[in-house]
Amino acid sequence: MLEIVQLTRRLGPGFVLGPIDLSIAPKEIVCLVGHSGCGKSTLLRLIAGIEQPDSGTLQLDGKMLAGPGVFVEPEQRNIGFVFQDYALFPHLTIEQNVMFGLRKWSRDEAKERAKMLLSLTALSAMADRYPHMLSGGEQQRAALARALAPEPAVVLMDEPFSNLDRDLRERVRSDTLALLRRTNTTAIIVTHDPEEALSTGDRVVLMKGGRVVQSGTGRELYDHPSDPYSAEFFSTFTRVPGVYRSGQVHTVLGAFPCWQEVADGSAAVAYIRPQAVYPTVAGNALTGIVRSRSFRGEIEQLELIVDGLESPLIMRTTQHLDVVEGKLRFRIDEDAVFTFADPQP
Ligand SMILES: Nc1ncnc2c1ncn2[C@@H]1O[C@H](COP(=O)(O)OP(=O)(O)OP(=O)(O)O)[C@@H](O)[C@H]1O
Repeated sequence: MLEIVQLTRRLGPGFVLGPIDLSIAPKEIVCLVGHSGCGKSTLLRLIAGIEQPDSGTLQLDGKMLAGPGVFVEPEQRNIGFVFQDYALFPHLTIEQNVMFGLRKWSRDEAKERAKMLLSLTALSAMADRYPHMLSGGEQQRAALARALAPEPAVVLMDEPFSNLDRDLRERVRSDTLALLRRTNTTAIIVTHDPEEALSTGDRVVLMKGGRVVQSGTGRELYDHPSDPYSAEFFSTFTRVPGVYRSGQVHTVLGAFPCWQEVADGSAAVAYIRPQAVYPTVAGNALTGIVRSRSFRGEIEQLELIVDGLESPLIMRTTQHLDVVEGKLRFRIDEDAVFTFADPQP
């Protein structure tokens, strides 16, 4: 168990990380996500011991790694690190790279362990090659094999897939997750990609401005965002202003269930997901003028001009639509609409 309590770190005059409270269970794979500059790498460096916290504590399996008067050096922490650029040693072969963290092991045991990891990462045939002779995906696997070799309690991975092109990325990501699961490894994976965060690991921790905004499964964050920031991080929305009245938010597109206890008459915003808007032939439907259509393969995105709405309503559908005279009748699935108090009433 990795236990982070009230951890803080000031960087320069403008940025403070924390206080961060976070517990990570054994074998859990956590995805740390947030926009550039929110402090993901700083948190990872604090856990690895590359940075020292200003206050708070960090414990691993009950052992204090950082806290008042305590600082365990990175190489003593039993924590592995996979860097964004993989940081393989260029003058060592792949096998020697994997054996690098095993200098305290007997040579035979280290060889055996490296052989096993090279086999697990499908790199056995490349054991004697140097890093520059490997593709990006292979280098990533070699970096992971090197990090896993000393049987770390936790592996930290900083944007491990961002240097790979899209097709390769999906495959390397699913191979990596399978390997982490097979080796029962606890891992923290940093990404700035919302989709990657939702699809990777057991839990997503969303950060903003050095703090944790929300933590939960991908499904929880997507379906139950705690605030507008969390909602908009993972999805596109049309924001529609409204007013709270009798437990509902009333807008020009209708009334939607209220997510928060708010006084009647206060300003609110309904966040409408493009998928919540669907075409219909029903008589009592809303009507929009189609401003644009963009076909994207599996889905089509439309922008609808609706009376009383300042910005166009975005709609996504998998249906083939016959739009007659530029008009479209639509409905909104109210269960897919989030409502929050207006941040700037
Ligand atoms: N050594 C430093 N001195 C001063 N400020 C720093 C230092 N290192 C990082 N920062 C600032 O701290 C903030 C957090 O940086 P950090 O690298 O942790 O963010 P990040 O979320 O990992 O971003 P990215 O996704 O771009 O890597 C940024 O605003 C950055 O400019």
